[in-house]
Amino acid sequence: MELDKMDENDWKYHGEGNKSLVVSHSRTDLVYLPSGVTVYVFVFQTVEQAFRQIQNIVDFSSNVMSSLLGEKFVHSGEVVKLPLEFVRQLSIKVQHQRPAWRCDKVMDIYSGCALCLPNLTYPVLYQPTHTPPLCVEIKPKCGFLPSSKHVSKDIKTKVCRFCMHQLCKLLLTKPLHCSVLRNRQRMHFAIRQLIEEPQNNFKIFKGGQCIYSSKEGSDDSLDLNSLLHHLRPYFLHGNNRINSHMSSKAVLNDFIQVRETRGEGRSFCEASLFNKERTRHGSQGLPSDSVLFRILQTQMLDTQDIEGLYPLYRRVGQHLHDFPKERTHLQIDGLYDEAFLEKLQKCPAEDDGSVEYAAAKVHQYRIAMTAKDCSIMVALVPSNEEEDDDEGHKLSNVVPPAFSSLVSILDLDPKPFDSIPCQLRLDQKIVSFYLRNGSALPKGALQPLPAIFSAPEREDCTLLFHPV
Ligand SMILES: O=P(O)(O)O[C@@H]1[C@@H](OP(=O)(O)O)[C@H](OP(=O)(O)O)[C@H](O)[C@H](OP(=O)(O)O)[C@H]1OP(=O)(O)O
Ligand SMILES: Nc1ncnc2c1ncn2[C@@H]1O[C@H](COP(=O)(O)OP(=O)(O)OP(=O)(O)O)[C@@H](O)[C@H]1O
Repeated sequence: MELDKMDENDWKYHGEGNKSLVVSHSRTDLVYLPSGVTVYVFVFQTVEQAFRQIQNIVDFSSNVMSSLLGEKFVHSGEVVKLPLEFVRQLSIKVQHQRPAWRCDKVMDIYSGCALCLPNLTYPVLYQPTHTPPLCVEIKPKCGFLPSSKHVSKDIKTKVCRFCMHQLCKLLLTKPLHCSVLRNRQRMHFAIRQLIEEPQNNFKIFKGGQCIYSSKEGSDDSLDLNSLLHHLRPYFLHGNNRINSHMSSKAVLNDFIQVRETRGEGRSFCEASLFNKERTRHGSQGLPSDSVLFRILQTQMLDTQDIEGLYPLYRRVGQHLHDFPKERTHLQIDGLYDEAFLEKLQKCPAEDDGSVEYAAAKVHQYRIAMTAKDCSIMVALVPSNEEEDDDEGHKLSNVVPPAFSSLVSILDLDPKPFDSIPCQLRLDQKIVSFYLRNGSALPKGALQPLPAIFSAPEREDCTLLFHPV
């Protein structure tokens, strides 16, 4: 990327999260572009601080998360310093495309520091002459229930945080709030909808463009029919098992097949509508080299639960209060170098009362938090149509794979040390809210899904990707 020749007209709004806004180069067909996406962190600070903060994200991703999740899935990127005029013009250009509910955050137009990443929706193996690649993005969230002895509320060992949090979000923050609460039937319907839609943060891209977003609700997020219109052509050629009369559900089902699996020896969420189905069909272990296995293993570094972790956080906090300079030695805000991970791996299994033990446990928890909040991108590149038509295939009756896939993990930034008290408060709020309002769940929430949602179309919220 030639930084001195950056022109905002070449870049377009791509998406955003809680902390960053992402733009992509408008000519995504230029697969030789060294970078497709730039991320801006929304924090006003000095240039040095901004640079350090983004460098921390790169280091954490490349030295910590990449080792735990697998190098092949992680693209850490690099920090770049952009011309300020380019950033200012860009912020004006993208403002109207941003979802209104994110606009309380403003883009950092003063530091010029940004994270430069490859555009993972548009893999380099794609040949521009072919059908544009599809890409699915999901946020798997936490895949296990806590079994720590520190857990004080039994409900946490039965219902996962995601399901409890969904109820909380629905009843506290959605605009339908009042009427939903007033009308029991409507509330049941809304809650069922939420539970039946486990993939919050679900996006689909075609040729690098977002064509469906379950969350953003912006103009770019087209409705399901429009999505089907985009997807149908991908399943209509070069493959005998699919015909032009496919139902909409079958198109979607063929596009992404979702299966429930459960970690060995771990209990699972009772609020999941899929449990009975899963029990009926038996569970299937995650392959140990799969992206989901790696993510689940990393999430399980949270061995104590926030309730067990908080006293350790307090121990570190007290130590830092007495010896502020120790912050650097304990690597509270980085550096996230290789030694950081080694230290954590050498952490004793039992608490020896030391601040080092407490700090290591806090860091492990922070890593687990990152793994609970990451997203998975699965880019699907249609195979060459000419190869599909090859006479040899016809004779041997072997259908070549319709897509090659590239799986990546994104959003691997470190969660701040100081966010731990907020995590505890949030956990308490979610649990007590669920205990007070969980009875509002429709009885059917714990029952198998109605036929329209039942297996094999929808089996559960833990995922396995199958070659299509
Ligand atoms: O707390 P959660 O589970 O709602 O997760 C938050 C995410 O919400 P969602 O995935 O939509 O439920 C939230 O995502 P959104 O902004 O809702 O898209 C952030 O990822 C947030 O992380 P951070 O505080 O920005 O580092 C996430 O917060 P933490 O991972 O720091 O808890
Ligand atoms: N390298 C990439 N290639 C393609 N799209 C990307 C890339 N990085 C981010 N995106 C898109 O931008 C969105 C926001 O990015 P990201 O999740 O990293 O932001 P965030 O502010 O850290 O999010 P969160 O709210 O989860 O903390 C993603 O959901 C994804 O759709």
